[in-house]
Amino acid sequence: MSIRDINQDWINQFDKPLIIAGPCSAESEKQVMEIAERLDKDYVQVYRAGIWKPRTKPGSFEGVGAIGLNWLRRVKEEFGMLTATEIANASHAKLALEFDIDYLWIGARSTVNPFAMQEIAESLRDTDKVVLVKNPVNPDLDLWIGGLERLAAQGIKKLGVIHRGFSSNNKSKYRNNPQWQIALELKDRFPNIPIICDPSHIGGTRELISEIAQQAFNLEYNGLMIETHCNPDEAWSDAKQQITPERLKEILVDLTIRKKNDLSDDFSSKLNRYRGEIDELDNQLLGLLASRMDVAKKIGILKKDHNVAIFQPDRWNVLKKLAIRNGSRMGLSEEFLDHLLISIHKESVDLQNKIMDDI
Ligand SMILES: O=C(O)C(=O)C[C@]1(C(=O)O)C=C[C@@H](O)C=C1
Repeated sequence: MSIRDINQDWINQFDKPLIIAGPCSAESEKQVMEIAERLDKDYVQVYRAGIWKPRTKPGSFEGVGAIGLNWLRRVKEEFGMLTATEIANASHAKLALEFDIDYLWIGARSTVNPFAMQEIAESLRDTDKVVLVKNPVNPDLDLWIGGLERLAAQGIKKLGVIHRGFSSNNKSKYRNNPQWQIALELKDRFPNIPIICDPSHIGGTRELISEIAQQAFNLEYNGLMIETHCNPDEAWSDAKQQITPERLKEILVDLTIRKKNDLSDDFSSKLNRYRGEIDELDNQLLGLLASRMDVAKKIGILKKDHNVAIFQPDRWNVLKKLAIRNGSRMGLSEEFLDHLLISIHKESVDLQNKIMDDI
């Protein structure tokens, strides 16, 4: 079986977005049951709790272990919720299956490791449980897809992904940079794979959860996984990013769920008009870019004739600074301008390189 054969039936059975909520870590039976009781079952279908916790440093709380599986079983029996937990090796997988956990997710630190993924995939062979693969910690789409391929190859059909953001050294307001374009590329290449957003790990702070959740729905994600705790500040792990079950409900009620399309005449006629404008502008842009490259070629010939180096850092820096200043005034973001200019400059340098190579 390949990942193109995965179908969405397991998620389509819900007539609304899938919401997975519960504590980052199961801490005690009482804590697990109290959170389950306080979650509104009209909004939350799946109860999550980490019982094996991969932590950055030794000595941190690493989860209660297998005993927590009994608590999840009680949640299922007493509240009728589906249950979910993270597995990171074959023995976790075996135990989770034994305890009839419905959704198993593979964490970002396991997705990066092909050996771990292979071991987990083999231990879940032919399972009819839902298996969700979190993105790897580093922004590597192929590694993410590779993990899914290993699972699909073992006959696991109910697959999905969780987008939890990517580690980065760059300062940003996020704990893990969302880099939405990576998840969107996955969605584009494999539209059949359900995608769930994890605003708790992307944001790293409870204040960002509603904003990130809304962005995910703006991009037509299939669901959310949000860490929820009765006393978030006292949580044994990820305290800053957890919210109470009541706050979760407020956030969910306020979210706008976007539909795929709108068939009304008003929408489609306006959309067609704007798309026509975009087509026209794109044509002009391409024409301008082609003209710019023609000039770069002329400079290339000139440099070749006079034996001058292609890369001119001073000119490039001035040009970039100027364009970013002018572009920002026109309302374009610095990040976009930066990417655009780097890509234009690269093409220009490549063309000049070809000219230099021509004898
Ligand atoms: O100004 C030049 O020397 C160019 O060749 C043009 C150009 C550009 O595309 O803007 C390309 C390469 C240089 O590094 C600097 C600028």
